[in-house]
Amino acid sequence: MANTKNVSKAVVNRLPRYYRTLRELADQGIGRISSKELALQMDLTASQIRQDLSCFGGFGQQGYGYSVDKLIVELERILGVAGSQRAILLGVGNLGRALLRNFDFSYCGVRPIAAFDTAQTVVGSDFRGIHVHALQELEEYCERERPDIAVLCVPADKAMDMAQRLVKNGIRGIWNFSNVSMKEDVLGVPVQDVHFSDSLMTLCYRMKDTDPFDEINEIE
Ligand SMILES: NC(=O)c1ccc[n+]([C@@H]2O[C@H](COP(=O)([O-])OP(=O)(O)OC[C@H]3O[C@@H](n4cnc5c(N)ncnc54)[C@H](O)[C@@H]3O)[C@@H](O)[C@H]2O)c1
Repeated sequence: MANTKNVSKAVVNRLPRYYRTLRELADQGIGRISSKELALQMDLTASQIRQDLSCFGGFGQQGYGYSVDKLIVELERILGVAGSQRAILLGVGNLGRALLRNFDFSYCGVRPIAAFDTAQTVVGSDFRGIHVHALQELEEYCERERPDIAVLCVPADKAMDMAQRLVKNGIRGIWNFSNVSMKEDVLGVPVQDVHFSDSLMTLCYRMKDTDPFDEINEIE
């Protein structure tokens, strides 16, 4: 297998999009695709795709393209979503509830197994079968169930303490929604910060120079 240690962050960031596109192709019953066709679907170039996938060993055949199903399996292995990672969620407020109720964790090979909160109003309730425990139960629960991932939806001022406590309890990765940037070298585990605002601001930036009235004036 290719050495993947030096694969650039840009390539790694593109992998989920490859995976998503391939799953959509599989859903449409497409079994094989050339790098040229895949490039069209993804708004990339064929050579970019060949270059990206060659970091992990290639997987295509000259003149034959990629087997969609095989590439999905390879990407699941590369992304580490093939096995079932077990997740706990901290902070069952507006955002935590929305995730528990609506987000398809299984698409990423992740299985939520429990949630924790400090508020008596929510402790003891269930969301799509996920039980909300009192935060005091965290240590004992982690020792017994050994969850891999923590989904952090607590208020910003609680986030860093919670992250450190989770790592002490064996959590190996944090999906951090708390609007506080976390340093991986301080925590010692991978952290993925999620900011909806980044995505919305990027949209606003890209719309900045496209005033629809300009086009209308040009037509008139
Ligand atoms: N990343 C994003 O794009 C994004 C979007 C919305 C909200 N947020 C952030 O997500 C967090 C949650 O937002 P919300 O609207 O759900 O807030 P909320 O107040 O509705 O929910 C917070 C929940 O955390 C619980 N809590 C407090 N301290 C805790 C602790 N130590 N351990 C476990 N639970 C604890 C509270 O009891 C409450 O149920 C905030 O930090 C907010 O800024 C981020």
